[in-house]
Amino acid sequence: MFEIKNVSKKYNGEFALNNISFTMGKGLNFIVGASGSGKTTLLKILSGMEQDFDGEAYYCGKSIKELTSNEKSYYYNNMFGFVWQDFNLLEDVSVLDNVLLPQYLKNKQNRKKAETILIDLNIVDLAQQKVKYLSGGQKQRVAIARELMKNPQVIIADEPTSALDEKTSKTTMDILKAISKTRTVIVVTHDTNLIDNNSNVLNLDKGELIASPQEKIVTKTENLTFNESHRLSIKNAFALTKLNVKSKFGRFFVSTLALMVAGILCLTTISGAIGGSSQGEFDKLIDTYGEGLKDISVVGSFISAGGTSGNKEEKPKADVTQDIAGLYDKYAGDKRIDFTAFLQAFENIKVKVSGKEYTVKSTGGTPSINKLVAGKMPSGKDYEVVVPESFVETLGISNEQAIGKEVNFSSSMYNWNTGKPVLKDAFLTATIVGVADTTVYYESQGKMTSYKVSDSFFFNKAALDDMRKQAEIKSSNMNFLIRAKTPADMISIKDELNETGIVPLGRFELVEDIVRLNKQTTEQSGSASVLIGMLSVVMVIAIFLITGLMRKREFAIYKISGFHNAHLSLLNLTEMITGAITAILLMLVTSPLINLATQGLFKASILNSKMLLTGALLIALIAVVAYFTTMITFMKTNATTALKTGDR
Ligand SMILES: Nc1ncnc2c1ncn2[C@@H]1O[C@H](COP(=O)(O)OP(=O)(O)OP(=O)(O)O)[C@@H](O)[C@H]1O
Repeated sequence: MFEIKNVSKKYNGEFALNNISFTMGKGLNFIVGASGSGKTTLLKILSGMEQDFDGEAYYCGKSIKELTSNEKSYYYNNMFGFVWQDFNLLEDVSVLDNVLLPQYLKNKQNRKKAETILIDLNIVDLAQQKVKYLSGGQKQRVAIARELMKNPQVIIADEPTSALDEKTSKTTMDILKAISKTRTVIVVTHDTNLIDNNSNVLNLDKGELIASPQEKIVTKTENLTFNESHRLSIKNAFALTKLNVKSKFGRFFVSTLALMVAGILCLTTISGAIGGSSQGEFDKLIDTYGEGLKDISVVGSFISAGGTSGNKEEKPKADVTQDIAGLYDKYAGDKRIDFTAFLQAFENIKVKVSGKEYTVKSTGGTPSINKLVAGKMPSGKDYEVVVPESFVETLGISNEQAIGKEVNFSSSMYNWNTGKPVLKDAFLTATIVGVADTTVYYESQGKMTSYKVSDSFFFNKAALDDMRKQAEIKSSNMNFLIRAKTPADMISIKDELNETGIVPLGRFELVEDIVRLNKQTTEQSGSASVLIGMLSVVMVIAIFLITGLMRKREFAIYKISGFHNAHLSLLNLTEMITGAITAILLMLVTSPLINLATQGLFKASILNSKMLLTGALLIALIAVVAYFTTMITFMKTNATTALKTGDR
């Protein structure tokens, strides 16, 4: 069956095998020789594990040198059995499952056949035992049983008895002898006591053949089949995954935990949850001061307290006038604002709605708005007004019902044309387009209090122009407020106004501290969180790399059982899918606990569907990284180097 012609192999210029020729057929064949004589090298060449040599080697007429990796894995699964000195079994897996390993590449596992083989080898009682609890002799029988499941034509045994005592050595050899009645069995050994007179013996000395079998065998290509569809089904890949999870639960749990932790750390990184901590502080301020905290008042004139030292003797206050013309239009469409509103004060307000007149208590101050509770802010060319919530209450209707109603609004407005305030009347009809909560929050003697302003009516420019015309107000400078979207927007608009020489009014000091704090924490924790995210992915790579390296021997066992890289890729995929799904479920189950940690550490909640979904996606993404990391380890696994051959 084997035909070796003028085979030589050199390592570092030295002959490991020097021009060897022989033929070898069915029966028990021994390769003997001193240490370093080239026995293992010859074994590797016969099995196709070493294909880089001079000369020719054939198995059943097929050139061993030209076997593709696909063909080799098919032969290792169907024709070539290997028995090793140190057994090469999956130690944490049961005897039966070890024996069934080559059968995962078949459509159906032949359990009956496995049991028959175990009975033949007298180890059926151990079928459910984990291999690690067996004696050396029992392990070697399990290894032979696994190889017999392949129904191999050839069994290559490399020092199969050197780890066994005399008695079990004899039993093992008896088994191999029995097997050799129908197959080719090649045994590499040091122990010449194992050899009987009926066996063929190849004797090597310093790479040269000094004795070889006498018989001449005519080689034929018969019985040499190759099935292209030698593949691992998805079902069997999951079955093998289940076996691996069961046998190495600790390893599976650690890698799953690593996926989950990395997913959560990346989640905090990309969601900016860490940096958002000062948002909470700002929200607290809004609770205290109301939405009006984000207001910037732009006024044509005001009384400044600047330059005072608290000394009453000094002239404490100064009138400030500034030109704000054009600024309203400039900011009305700005992306940083929620809305703008004109700050026109009214006296002697009388409002007629549906034929009934209401007198509104005047405060004489400019209108205030905490927030819009219904409708929209006034705009456009038609006369529109936003009325206070307290006014709608006096109408006895809901805020929504008030929207769209017509009001006849009459009031007096201050005319400063002469430098002194003169009240002038104005009147118009406008449509209610919105209702405002007009609560004003302020601090008094260290305590926060609030009140609702009843005369805060907000008109659009067209309506105000009309009323100001009636009141003969000449100045076109109309005071207005800007409601910024965020604290940062508020400060940026304030700074911008300052740069153009305008002094806006607002609670800037309170907000500025928050903005500064936010910027600082975002910058600091931003880079910290990116680092944490990156480290977590590195941690996953390291864990899967180490796990992969620790599994090299396991991967090599798969390879000599007939699995090639595509099969191992699929197994890796099913293992990763199982790991990722478990990690996601683990995250969902423990999310209330994780949330406590993220809230405590980052003042951020992950308990919402968007965050949890993002977390799940991140775990899946990290699992892809882990998949490729593991892939590197089994691609780089060379069965012969991972599984110690020979007794060196
Ligand atoms: N991968 C290798 N790289 C370099 N030299 C090697 C390699 N494999 C084998 N050799 C050398 O080739 C020679 C034959 O080695 P081989 O392992 O085939 O001998 P052996 O008869 O199996 O020895 P042992 O009984 O000790 O296992 C030795 O000198 C060995 O050092």
